[in-house]
Amino acid sequence: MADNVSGVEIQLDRVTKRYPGSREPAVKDFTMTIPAGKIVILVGPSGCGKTTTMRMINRLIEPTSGRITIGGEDALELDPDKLRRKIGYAIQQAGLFPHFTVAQNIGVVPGLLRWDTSRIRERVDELLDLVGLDPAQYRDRYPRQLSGGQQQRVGVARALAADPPVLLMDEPFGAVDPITRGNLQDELLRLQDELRKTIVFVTHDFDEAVKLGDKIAVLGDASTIQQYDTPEAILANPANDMVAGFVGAGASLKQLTLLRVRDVTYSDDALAVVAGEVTPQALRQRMIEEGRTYALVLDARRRPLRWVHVRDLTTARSLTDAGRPVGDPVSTRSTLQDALEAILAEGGNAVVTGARGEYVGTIDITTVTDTVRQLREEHLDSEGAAS
Ligand SMILES: Nc1ncnc2c1ncn2[C@@H]1O[C@H](COP(=O)(O)OP(=O)(O)OP(=O)(O)O)[C@@H](O)[C@H]1O
Repeated sequence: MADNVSGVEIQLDRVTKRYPGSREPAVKDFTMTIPAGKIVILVGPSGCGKTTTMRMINRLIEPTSGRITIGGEDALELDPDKLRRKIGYAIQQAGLFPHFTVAQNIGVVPGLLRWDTSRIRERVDELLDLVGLDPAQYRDRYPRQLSGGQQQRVGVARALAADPPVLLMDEPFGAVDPITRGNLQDELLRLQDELRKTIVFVTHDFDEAVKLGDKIAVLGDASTIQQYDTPEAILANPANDMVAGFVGAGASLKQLTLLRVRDVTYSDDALAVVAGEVTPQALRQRMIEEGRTYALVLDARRRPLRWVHVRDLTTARSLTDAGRPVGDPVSTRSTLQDALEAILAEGGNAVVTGARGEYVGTIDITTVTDTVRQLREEHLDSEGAAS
């Protein structure tokens, strides 16, 4: 276990919520251990009790019965305001105060904790930076002057403000377009690599659950736990028909979101040359000698620029405008699903780049299909072993 975990374990023991006037409980006998420093996703159909379950953890909703401990402390014994300062909370559409600036929104909890002004100011800037917003540009704006994705980022920054060990996130990326949503998910994973909080995350998007969760709890009516396991295990062996329905078609495609480009063997034997270091004629000669049809042209910092076909070089004067531009590259941290999309968009090899955007290799459709085949075989083997 990594020693930089800042999160704490949460335990819910036979927690029940019965709303006044309702005959059936909204959450019934819910028992779960949420491990320290992990992301646990609650996923399930609308109205099954996800939000109620989550909001009992910070006591925005009081349980009717049961016990909740956070880092060993009895949450129901603590003063609710004190409890909530230790638990960050981010919700759909960010829930920012419209008449507060970005800085004032992020500074709410530190203000309640009576941090001095300069410490709050520093923390605000640090957090804006952390969530990818330039402090100078954004700290004095009002929420209405931000895009939906930027508002969500500020919402996450606000939840992290007082460095709480626990974060509750209720469909925090539900209201943004799919591309922004993908970016926000990537950023959350990047942040979590560093922060190691305990995060409880509600969504009804199973793909989001697979991408983000260390563990996923698939919930049915009244928050009954249908399956609570790693994404890999749920995709490979759904516990019952309800879970299978949630996993849906294309389970092998979804498994591609579990693997990163760095986990598979991609090729690094493309002919890659730096634009200023070789003439088109010399490159053409070399390609003919090596029997290569394509070469990849890089800029001075070894970032991919263009693909050139040997034919393009007969008349080309410069490598910076020969051939065609390289499409969106994938990084070694991208999921195989992202890689597949890039390969399809390129109509061939997608270029793989490292941390500074430099060329490190290429990936093609065969690598992806081989991986899917391998995953399927491993799954069949483990089923065979189990029966
Ligand atoms: N304040 C309330 N009073 C009475 N019933 C409520 C209240 N809040 C929620 N409920 C009921 O409790 C059940 C669970 O609601 P909850 O919001 O926890 O579900 P959910 O899984 O988060 O749903 P969704 O995905 O649609 O947000 C629902 O049947 C809902 O109608």
